[in-house]
Amino acid sequence: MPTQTTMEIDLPKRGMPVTIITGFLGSGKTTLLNQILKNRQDLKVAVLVNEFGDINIDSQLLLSLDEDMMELSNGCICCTINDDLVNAVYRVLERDDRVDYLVIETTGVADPLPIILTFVGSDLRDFTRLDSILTVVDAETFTPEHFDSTAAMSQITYGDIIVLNKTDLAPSERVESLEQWIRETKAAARILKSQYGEVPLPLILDVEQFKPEGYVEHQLSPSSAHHHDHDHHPDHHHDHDHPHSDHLANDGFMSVSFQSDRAFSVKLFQEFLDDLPDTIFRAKGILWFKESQLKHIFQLSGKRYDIQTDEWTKAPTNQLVLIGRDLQEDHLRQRLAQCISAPSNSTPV
Ligand SMILES: Nc1nc2c(ncn2[C@@H]2O[C@H](COP(=O)(O)OP(=O)(O)OP(=O)(O)O)[C@@H](O)[C@H]2O)c(=O)[nH]1
Repeated sequence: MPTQTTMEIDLPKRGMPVTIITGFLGSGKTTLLNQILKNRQDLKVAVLVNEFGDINIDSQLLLSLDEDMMELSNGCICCTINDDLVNAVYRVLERDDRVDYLVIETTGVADPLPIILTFVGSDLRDFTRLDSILTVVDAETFTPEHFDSTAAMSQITYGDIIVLNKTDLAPSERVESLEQWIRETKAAARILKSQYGEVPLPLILDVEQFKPEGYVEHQLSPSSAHHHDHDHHPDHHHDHDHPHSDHLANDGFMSVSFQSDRAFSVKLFQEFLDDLPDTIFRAKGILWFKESQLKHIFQLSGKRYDIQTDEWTKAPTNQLVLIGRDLQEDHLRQRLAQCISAPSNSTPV
């Protein structure tokens, strides 16, 4: 029996299980992550959120998570053996606190392959165990041609678990035919159906659905994953201010962010929504209206939008991210700036 206790060796935790949640814009990834956090019981879950856009909205919408259990990365994690991702995972591994599980939420336009290859092709392989790639699918809007998006197809191709979400919004025949198509496309995947990401955790966490063998071939020729132009671009330094608008890796999608510490007028914002360009596919934000003392959480996905209210826990601001293709950035910003209500002496109700 070892008696030497004076020397403590501080090794990173080994073999930490990792689940990667992927899925197209607005399919319900953050909602599912919230279900995991709500039902995790004693499991110490760390999350790594990779957001598309310059403002971290998702992280503000995550429930019951101690601040120190969250890592953020706004950088692009689409490149193979990506430093941003590797470093963020190491920060989790090196925590003093116990961490049992790591869940990574990718952006809706991320191809999961380079992320998988980062895990199987770097030192992370020795410290983590990829448990599954979980793909959330919006049962109402998903089609196999999904927005001409390579990422959306890749998310199905590499999904070990596919959660057909939003079944409340889709007729049952649609859900069935989609399930059939997924079965034909990805025979080995575990398919689950859900509303608001409600799936039993034992079916999605620590299920050992990821099979690294299939990726060895890619690993031997990492260049096969470098189908994004910017990987080879000498000027590209993963600049966090880079809006990613001309980014092939994002499948032609771009994001426009807007922030202001002045309140919107409800009426003017409603007019903005009524006249929203149909090139905007997704929007999310935390909104402050002159007419209300509550925080408004705004979500738009496809043609649907929804606004929920909550109490402010910090000083009110407006933070909004718009995501789509061919967006006229300046014009959108200008129109949002016009939603700011003119200063008045009236007190909020
Ligand atoms: N009706 C319905 N709405 C849902 C369901 N799941 C999620 N939503 C709503 O869909 C919107 C988008 O959900 P999110 O969880 O933010 O989607 P996401 O995949 O994280 O979005 P991005 O990270 O922007 O790609 C939110 O308004 C959710 O409340 C569901 O099963 N049914």
